[in-house]
Amino acid sequence: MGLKQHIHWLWNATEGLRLPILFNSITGILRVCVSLSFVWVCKQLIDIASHTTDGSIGYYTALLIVIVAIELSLSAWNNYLENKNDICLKNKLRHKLFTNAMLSAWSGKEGFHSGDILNRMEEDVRLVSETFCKILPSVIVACFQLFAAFLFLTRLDTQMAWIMIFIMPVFLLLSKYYMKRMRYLTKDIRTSESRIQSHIQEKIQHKVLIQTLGQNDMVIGKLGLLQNILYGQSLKRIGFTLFSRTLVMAGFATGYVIAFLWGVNGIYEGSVPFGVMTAFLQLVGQIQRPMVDLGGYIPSIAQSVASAERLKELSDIPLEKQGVQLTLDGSTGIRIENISFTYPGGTRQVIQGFSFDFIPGSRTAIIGETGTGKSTLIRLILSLLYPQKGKIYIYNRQQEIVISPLTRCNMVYVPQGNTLLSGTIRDNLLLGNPDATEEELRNVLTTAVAEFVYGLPDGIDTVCGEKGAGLSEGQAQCICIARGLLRAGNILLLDEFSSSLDKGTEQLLMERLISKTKDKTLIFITHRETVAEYCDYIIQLGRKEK
Ligand SMILES: Nc1ncnc2c1ncn2[C@@H]1O[C@H](COP(=O)(O)OP(=O)(O)OP(=O)(O)O)[C@@H](O)[C@H]1O
Repeated sequence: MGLKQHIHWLWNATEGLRLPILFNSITGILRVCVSLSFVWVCKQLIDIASHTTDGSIGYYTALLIVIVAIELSLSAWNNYLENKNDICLKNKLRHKLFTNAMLSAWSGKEGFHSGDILNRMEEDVRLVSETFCKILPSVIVACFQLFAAFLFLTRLDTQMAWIMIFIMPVFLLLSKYYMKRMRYLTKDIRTSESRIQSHIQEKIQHKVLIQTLGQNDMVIGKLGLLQNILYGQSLKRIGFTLFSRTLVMAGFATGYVIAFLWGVNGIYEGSVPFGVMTAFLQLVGQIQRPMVDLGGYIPSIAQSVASAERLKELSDIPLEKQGVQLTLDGSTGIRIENISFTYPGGTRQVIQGFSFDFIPGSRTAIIGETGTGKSTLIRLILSLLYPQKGKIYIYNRQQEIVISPLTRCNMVYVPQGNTLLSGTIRDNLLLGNPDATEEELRNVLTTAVAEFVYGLPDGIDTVCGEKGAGLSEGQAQCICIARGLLRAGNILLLDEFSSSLDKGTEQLLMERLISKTKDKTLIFITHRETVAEYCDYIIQLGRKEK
């Protein structure tokens, strides 16, 4: 993808903030005007002091103080605006990318490692935002400063002004090559940083597993290897930056020395007054400083173009269909008509010409060996995946609709394993229904055989770690079931929901669940006979047994 597209993406991302950024640039321009007035007042003061011109020292001193005060105020205001815009843009970008990630379609597995997403949302967002809110206004101000100082200098000495500005095209020519190279070097570095973050995040998440596998050394060693790669790439970039910067600085130092010697010569010959010499040296600084600043901004701009590329990749993930949810009232069934499904990039058809009618209010167990496609079937019913052939409908007495993400509101899904998040048990339950009352919470916890919650020292407000750390697997699973039950929806999809429970608890759970979900359609994925015994139908994938 070309540079133009990244810049275009960056431009769109700043919608709503362009005016504040422009305002910040205008404040910067005012600051430059004030600092040029400072040069002029200094020149006047020196000329008056050296009797080259007439005037009041008191008047110009007062003017000087006012100018310094204005410059300080503008500088503080500039800084405030810069940081304010930066925070706003960072929040905006992160919010946009997080929304995108949460609403993105799923094709069987995530396209990005969670550590990589985190790294992009933090570091790349920071770089891009800094470039727009701090560097871009500074570039505008630097260009203005360059232009204004050049005009001022031409009034003092046209020839010297042109010599100073001559460095400019050479500088621009060099910067184009520099930008390109820097962009590639930065992209490699950012990829390595993402890898390191993914490695750390995943390994810390599974610390106990790694300890029990006895692979601590291997995991720590891998971090060392990844860091070595990053170290090498960073050194390469530092070397390149230093070399380029030294080259530019050498050019400018030469310019300054030439200007200085020219002034000394003028004073010696009596053709240049002291005031002009001081103003001249200050103006040379005012021309060279923005050039050096511009040179310093190039690495940041190159880095943020590489970052924009990475952020654009995140924001380009296709989204799920959005719109008004389609809720069916009363007992709801699912009709599957001759569906076939292969995972993207897969060669094996996981589901082949499968048909079944889950009639409203029925209970069905889906059984089958490992890897036969039970969870895949549930994902298809949830419209997380789409069959390449055939159709799935949900229906009640009045209507029948083809399923889509918009019909997901009719489903209550309890996934395999422990899916608790960090926070209190209440926080976890409210994910099922944020408006649930205390009584509703108690009811679902009872149905899910999770009354133990009220026996904990902090009851329903007990804080759990990631994945419900602090609870047993079975307890966590019961809370996950309770969370699912809080959700409205007449079709319950329960994937190995009782796998961590003992037989007695499982039986109690099934009895309570069935008595509480009389008109609902229940679909269980299970390896347990106890669960299958409570069902009207058993599907061994592709084969109806009862
Ligand atoms: N994201 C994916 N990409 C490609 N193939 C996949 C993906 N997820 C699952 N599969 C394949 O699809 C097949 C069915 O997987 P699925 O998870 O539906 O099996 P399952 O019957 O639920 O197994 P289990 O009883 O172990 O949970 C497996 O062979 C698996 O390798």
